[in-house]
Amino acid sequence: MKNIRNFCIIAHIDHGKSTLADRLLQSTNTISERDMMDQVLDDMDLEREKGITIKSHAIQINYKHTDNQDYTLNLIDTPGHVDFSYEVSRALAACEGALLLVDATQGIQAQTISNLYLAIDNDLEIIPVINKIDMDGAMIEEVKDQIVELIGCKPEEILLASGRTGLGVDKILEAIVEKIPAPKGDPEAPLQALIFDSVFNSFRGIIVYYRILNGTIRKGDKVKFVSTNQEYFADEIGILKLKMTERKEVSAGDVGYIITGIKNAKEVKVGDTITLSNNPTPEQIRGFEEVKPMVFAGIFPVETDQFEELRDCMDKLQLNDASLTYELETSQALGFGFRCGFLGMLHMEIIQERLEREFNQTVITTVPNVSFIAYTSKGEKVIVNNPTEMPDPSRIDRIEEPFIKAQIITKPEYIGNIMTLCLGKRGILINQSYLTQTRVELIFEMPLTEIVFDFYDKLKSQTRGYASFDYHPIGYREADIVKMDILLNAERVDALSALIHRGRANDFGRKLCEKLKELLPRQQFLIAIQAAIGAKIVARENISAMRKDVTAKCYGGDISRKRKLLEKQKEGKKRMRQIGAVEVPQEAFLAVLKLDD
Ligand SMILES: Nc1nc2c(ncn2[C@@H]2O[C@H](COP(=O)(O)OP(=O)(O)OP(=O)(O)O)[C@@H](O)[C@H]2O)c(=O)[nH]1
Repeated sequence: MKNIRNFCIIAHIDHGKSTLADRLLQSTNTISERDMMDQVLDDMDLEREKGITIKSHAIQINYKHTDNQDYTLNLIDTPGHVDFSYEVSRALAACEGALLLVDATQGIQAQTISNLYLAIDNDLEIIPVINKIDMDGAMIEEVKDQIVELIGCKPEEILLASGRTGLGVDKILEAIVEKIPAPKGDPEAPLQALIFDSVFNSFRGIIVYYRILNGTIRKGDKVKFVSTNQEYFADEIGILKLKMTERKEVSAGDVGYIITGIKNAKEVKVGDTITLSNNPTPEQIRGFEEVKPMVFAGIFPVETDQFEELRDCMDKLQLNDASLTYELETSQALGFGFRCGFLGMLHMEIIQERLEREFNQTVITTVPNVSFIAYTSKGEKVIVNNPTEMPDPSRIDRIEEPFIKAQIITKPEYIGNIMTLCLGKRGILINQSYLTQTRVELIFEMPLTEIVFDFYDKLKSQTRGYASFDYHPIGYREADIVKMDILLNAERVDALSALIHRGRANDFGRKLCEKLKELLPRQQFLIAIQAAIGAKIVARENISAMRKDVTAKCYGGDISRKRKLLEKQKEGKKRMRQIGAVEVPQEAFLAVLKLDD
């Protein structure tokens, strides 16, 4: 065990984690030149395309150190986006050390800091690395100062590297062996293995990745997952080279995989402890949490008769993404669909894209909202994941909404803009501190619902991209939330309802009506668009009548041409939804996301 090192790389998004990981694999010949594709660890198509790591993976590296001994280095790759921070934290818990990677042109960013805190929480040895030093804009000295300030190390302890050229990779490997402690643990003790990830394989079922803290797991053992209390047989176990490599046993200190024939990702919870049925560990590994979805939205098939097909796809998608939740939803406007829960907005985008790409489903996604809690005057507690679930205002005693702690790192010249933006979103400034002269950290407490819509985009445009952002939920607080309905020719469109803070409701209603006026095609009769809170109309727009005759161009008697045009029009209409007499195009259901100021 003394020659094992378990480590991960933590960094802000795009600071070059995957590229550096590739270099580590290449320089240790873990992977041959021929197999080398850029970013081998990002093996989902979508990951590669978006250039982000969505799920963490692990890989074993064999390395001969300058002391001439052979070492086994287990590299655990972690996702870089805030939506997946729980996964990061569990991957970190499986390591003894972390490379803290900072882009030399960017310096310390929000997720550098939040990931660092997660690593410190897990007692990891930190090896600071400045990456991308090959780039023209590299500010090595300045970034060194920032790192020294942040973690209190000596400047000479900071390694310099370039994932692009491979510069500094040798020094990193040496530091991993010399600085990161070998794992502790007793191979003879009752089994205690931490699940830090799982993947779905259509032939083998769910493959679970774990790090063994204590004990030994052998092929054929009967194992138990502590939090679900389910038992399985270890059909196959092994370690993770570039491919899975089967072994008879895996012991304390090591990282490995287990296949038990589990078909549903829900049975496998990241952070859970695996133990042996006949000799269970008395303690679960600390830090296990059920991940809760933060953002909810409806997903509906474009054609109502494609509902069954969509259900099938959702089932399959959930098999390999346990953090996706969904339940049946019926909407008068959109028919049968699902109310889905996501970890955050990026997660929602990923699910939508996977449905379209991997499953060939065209879907309508409705306005996302957070999960509110309504307390009725009778003392009942109602979880509201959908505007239609909000009890009638006359029955409500109070409503609570989720709050987050937001951390923003920026340049001093943008403080003003950020303050205006965050205070306008009901943020409360908690702290402002200078990390260095050119870098300031702002901490706000804010309602999550204000982040859901367009916060990222606004933050970016207000700071010309010089701001990084991270957040963590900090519980629920009382809020004055109202339900805003949209009526088209006096008919309520349930899929367009939104839950919104009362102070912003009128303004929001007016803008939404204006936006819908742009998005709805003119029809042969007048359309009234109204926004209402309860029975009170707060805004109205009209779309005047027009007669659209697509065959008008075809004077003369060419009937087949006329028919073709009518066919074409019918195709276009498929993406439309009939609300009463009004036809509503798909974009309109997401109009809320496109409101300008
Ligand atoms: N010039 C230069 N570019 C680099 C270097 N390392 C990474 N890059 C580029 O920076 C971009 C981001 O690199 P990635 O390795 O995908 O970053 P990441 O941190 O893994 O990103 P996430 O997985 O999304 O967190 C890519 O375009 C890389 O080609 C480097 O050392 N020098």
